Amino acid sequence: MKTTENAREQIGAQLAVAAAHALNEDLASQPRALLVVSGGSTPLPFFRRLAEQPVAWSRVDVTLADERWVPEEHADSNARLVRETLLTGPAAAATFHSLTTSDPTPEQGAATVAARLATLPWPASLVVLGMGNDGHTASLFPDSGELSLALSTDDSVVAVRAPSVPQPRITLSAARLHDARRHALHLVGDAKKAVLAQALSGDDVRELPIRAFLTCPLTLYWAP
Ligand SMILES: O=C(O)[C@H](O)[C@@H](O)[C@H](O)[C@H](O)COP(=O)(O)O
Repeated sequence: MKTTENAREQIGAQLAVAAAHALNEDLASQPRALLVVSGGSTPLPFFRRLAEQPVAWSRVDVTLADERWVPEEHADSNARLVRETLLTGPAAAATFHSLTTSDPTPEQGAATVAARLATLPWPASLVVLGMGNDGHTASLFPDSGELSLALSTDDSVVAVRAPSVPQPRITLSAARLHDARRHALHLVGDAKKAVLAQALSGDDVRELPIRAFLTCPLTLYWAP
């Protein structure tokens, strides 16, 4: 296995240990704990290693930071990714809460999803964020007409459309994504490192929405 792949496996494993520790720490003082994860390709090593961690998974709720508005069997579904890679082995005992409904659009399903999320044990033990090369996180896209709403609303979820992505999305709002005891940012590669450096050197959240999460404690998990 190439060095880069090794490094990405290692950082995923380190994040998995940290996530398990966060869940176990909170489960020591509360009946259930919530984990919020992002989709995409970066989390695969993290998900596979977390699935094997010693956690009281039957007391854990898992949901997503955002989702593509596609059926769960769709190749682009984050729920499918989570069910196939994270909710396996011991972690199969966790309870997953999807961000989609049978409604044809996220605008029509958002209220149902918000009611579903309201039942979860907020604040989350951990929110794991990814980042795109355009500085988006979750589905807070710089080119989305709903970005300002998603950054300012007290609602839990926002339906999002953006020219940069092929499908309508639903995303947890910035406010909901901030409702956590711990935040981690998981990204790999030099291109994203450069975008993060640019994000850290400015404050325009609309330009690089990841900036909405760089003013609170955040642990960075990065590999080349
Ligand atoms: O639904 C999604 O795609 C994610 O939630 C998204 O916010 C992701 O974290 C970034 O797009 C990075 O994706 P990669 O890990 O694939 O680069």
